[in-house]
Amino acid sequence: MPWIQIKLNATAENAEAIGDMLMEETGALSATFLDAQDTPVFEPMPGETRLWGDTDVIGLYDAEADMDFVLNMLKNSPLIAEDFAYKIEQLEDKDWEREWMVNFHPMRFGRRLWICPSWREAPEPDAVNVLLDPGLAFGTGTHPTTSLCLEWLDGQDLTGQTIIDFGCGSGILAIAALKLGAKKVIGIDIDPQAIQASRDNAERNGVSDKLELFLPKDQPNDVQADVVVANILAGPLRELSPVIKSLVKPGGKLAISGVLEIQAEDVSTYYSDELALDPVVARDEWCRISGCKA
Ligand SMILES: C[S@@+](CC[C@H](N)C(=O)[O-])C[C@H]1O[C@@H](n2cnc3c(N)ncnc32)[C@H](O)[C@@H]1O
Repeated sequence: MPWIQIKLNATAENAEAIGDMLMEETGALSATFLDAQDTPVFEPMPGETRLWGDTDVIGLYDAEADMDFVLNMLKNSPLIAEDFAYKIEQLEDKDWEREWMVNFHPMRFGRRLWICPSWREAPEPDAVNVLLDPGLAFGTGTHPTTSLCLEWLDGQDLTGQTIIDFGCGSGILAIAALKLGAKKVIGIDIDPQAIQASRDNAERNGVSDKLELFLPKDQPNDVQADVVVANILAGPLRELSPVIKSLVKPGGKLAISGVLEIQAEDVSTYYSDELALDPVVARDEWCRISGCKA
């Protein structure tokens, strides 16, 4: 069945409201957001600040939709400037829930590591390539917190190490660690869809035998790892700091992200009692806190 899409320019401030309006008032089947680099952007997590730059909003309609009606609604909407630019296109049948994939390209992190959408060719076949389809989970590498963690992992010697990925999402960090030489990774997430996405991605990368996945209620007791990564938010990182610190072996390393730069000092105080912390590394208002346990 063919489809019609309308693409219009928005800003970080009004993109979500326009997306909602397309869905709720004009009958769009989905609304997708692309940033200035045409990279798909995801809904921020609760408590996150929206950091998108100029954004395109794409509304998808079935082929029978009355696009004159849609345009009329848009022209009369207080959200949109009268002379707004738009493009309407007829599309072939595709899996539109996942149309944003078209714009997800291979990305390099650090020296060796590439995250490659599973439906594209790896640009450097001899590099450390992680083939990824995030499915419905968070973690493509496009978010600064994920990229800060990927770069940190790339900078470690993970050969033969055990890793815990606390809040594994798509499994991106867990699988990157395995591809960088880790012996075994335990991935933990509260979201069953994240567990499924991590499992699928591990299979895609031929590392499922080295990745154990758990919901927090099922996670093994008294487990410790050489390296722990936790890209969750400042709130849970504070609240769960005793648990997260206890997961790091003596002499082991920890990297946490999901923390805004302005929260770094406060969040660090929850970890500095047991870890010698490195300088905070920041990107686009987000940061990474890392350190070594005594
Ligand atoms: C920002 S995503 C990170 C995904 C991936 N690790 C990355 O770096 O892109 C955070 C993930 O942590 C999970 N999460 C949030 N709170 C959690 C908790 N208390 N315990 C375990 N997982 C949690 C969420 O479901 C989500 O998949």
